[in-house]
Amino acid sequence: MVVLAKAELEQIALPAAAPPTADVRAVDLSAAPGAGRAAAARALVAACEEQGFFKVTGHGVPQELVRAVEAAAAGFFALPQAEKEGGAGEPVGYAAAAASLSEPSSPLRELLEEYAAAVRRMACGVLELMAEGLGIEPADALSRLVADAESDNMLRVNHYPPAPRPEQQAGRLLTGFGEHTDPQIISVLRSNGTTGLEIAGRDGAWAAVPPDTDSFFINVGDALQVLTNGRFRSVKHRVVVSSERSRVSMIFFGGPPPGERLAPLPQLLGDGGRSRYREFTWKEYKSSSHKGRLVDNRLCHFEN
Ligand SMILES: O=C(O)CCC(=O)C(=O)O
Ligand SMILES: [Fe+2]
Repeated sequence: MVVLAKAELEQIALPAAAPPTADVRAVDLSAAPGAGRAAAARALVAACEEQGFFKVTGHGVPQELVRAVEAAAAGFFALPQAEKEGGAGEPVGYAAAAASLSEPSSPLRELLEEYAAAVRRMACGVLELMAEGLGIEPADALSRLVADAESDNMLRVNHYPPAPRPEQQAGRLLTGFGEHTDPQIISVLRSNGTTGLEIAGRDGAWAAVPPDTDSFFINVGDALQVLTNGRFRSVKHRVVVSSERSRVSMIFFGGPPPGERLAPLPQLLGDGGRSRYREFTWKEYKSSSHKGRLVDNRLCHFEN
């Protein structure tokens, strides 16, 4: 499924000072089988344990496709409001316009479909490398969850208009994306070269992610935290709008089929290891998370 939405609007206070720059690990997905690939798999696992966040290079998604879909999305957001809403005001997102995008003639729709398919393939590659790094079998133990025809995958395109100049901001709150973790298995994020994304470390301190238009950023989601029995952490992140340029980001969320039962993988429990989470279906998790606020820790309801 492909959904086009604008950001979940939330007012957040302007931070007093710019946070330090995040040290984001890069993992080369094209590393050749053998020592190179084993090293990439180890780097990936270390990044998921430490930060729940990394970026991938050698990903195989054509730059022309990325640029074309980004330009088309920017064009969509530049349309008059009434046209974006398709005549039916939606508080968040452009669901009505998304419905009209389902017309086969919509070039944006076609580009989004092509992009989502390419990014899903790449996400499966990331999950295969991850399974290798974790030493779990079969090779598709994780990737099958987002490769299934029933997988709950989604593409979200966010647009953040430019921030007012600092002297015009006094006493006002800026619109961004409030702090949260992504509920799915992994998210694949790509943005134009605009700043704004921040991640929280284990100590809770925020760090700014430097933009990189050649790589894709990967977030560990809540479902992957569960599958790894907490060895990987779902990364808390937010968007602070501070740039004079508008930010357009495209995020592919890889989620399991609704009926999939999620629990720590037995191979990751170790001898006599205790399961930190009880088993639940993805559908159950989604309905419980819709009840809370964006910032809430939703996993605590499923801890043993
Ligand atoms: O727009 C971004 O860069 C991040 C948005 C985000 O975290 C999300 O859509 O879940
Ligand atoms: Fe997110």
